[in-house]
Amino acid sequence: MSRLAGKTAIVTGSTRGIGKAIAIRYAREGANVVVSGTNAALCAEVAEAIRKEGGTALGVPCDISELEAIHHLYDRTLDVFGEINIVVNNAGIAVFKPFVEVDPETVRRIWNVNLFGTFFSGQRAAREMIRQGKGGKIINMSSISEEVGTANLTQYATTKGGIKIMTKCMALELAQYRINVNAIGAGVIDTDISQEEFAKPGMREETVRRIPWGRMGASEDLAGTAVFLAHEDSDYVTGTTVFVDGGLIAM
Ligand SMILES: NC(=O)C1=CN([C@@H]2O[C@H](COP(=O)(O)OP(=O)(O)OC[C@H]3O[C@@H](n4cnc5c(N)ncnc54)[C@H](O)[C@@H]3O)[C@@H](O)[C@H]2O)C=CC1
Ligand SMILES: C[C@H](O)[C@@H]1OC(=O)[C@H](O)[C@@H]1O
Repeated sequence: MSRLAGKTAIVTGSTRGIGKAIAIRYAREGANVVVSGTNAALCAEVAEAIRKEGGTALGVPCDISELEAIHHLYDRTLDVFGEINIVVNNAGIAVFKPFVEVDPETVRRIWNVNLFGTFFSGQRAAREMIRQGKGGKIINMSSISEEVGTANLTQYATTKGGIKIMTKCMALELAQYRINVNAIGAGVIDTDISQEEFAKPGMREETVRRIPWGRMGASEDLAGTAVFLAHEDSDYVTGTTVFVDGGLIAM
């Protein structure tokens, strides 16, 4: 299938986990994909793996919490592919800590990556898409945490609540340019982000027990929704969150 043929997509935080699965799937759907993350070697490695299976990919390291790095990511993408049509603001970090213990530096770091990074990557994406005059797709990675509280994740859930309203405000302003802005609300996905937490006795079993679908999500479970939100099939969908969570939010 090549539902994204002729499109260029930036996926932030795509050296592993959910972002990597989306980058690989986008390339299989024919998009030129920019693989990005803080580790330059991993960016090159994932891009090379995509090229090996016949896709088109470029690795560009970028710490999304740094404005200059964001601009470098977009400049490099434009140099190589000439256009930006799809941006997935996926890069994110989490630290599990009780609200009464978490320190300011940790909170600042999480907010800088998850909120500042999503905000200013989205801003540059919007500016380029407006300049190009062909519309575009911006997809922000959110979570069930934008909707439900989770103990020990206040510092993180706050960012997903912020991304929820950021997505709505952006969608309102950018609809006139035919730029769709949506979020994906991921449930509990089995990636590195929470392995430390799931290593605690009984935690994994207890988490799975609460998920109606009976298992945690895999990164690949997010890819189909990411394709839909990047494709013209979703042209009348904007300002909303699509939950991919095995039914967790329904509880
Ligand atoms: N795994 C889960 O259960 C859920 C994850 N999410 C969200 O999905 C997104 C991806 O998370 P996962 O794949 O699970 O985690 P992960 O830890 O496997 O991947 C995170 C990615 O973000 C990149 N990253 C981290 N800091 C960065 C920075 N400063 N600049 C650029 N890239 C940076 C990492 O290099 C990595 O590629 C995050 O936004 C996370 O909040 C949302 C809901 C559930
Ligand atoms: C980091 C958590 O394990 C993960 O992140 C989320 O957004 C989900 O709520 C999961 O709990």
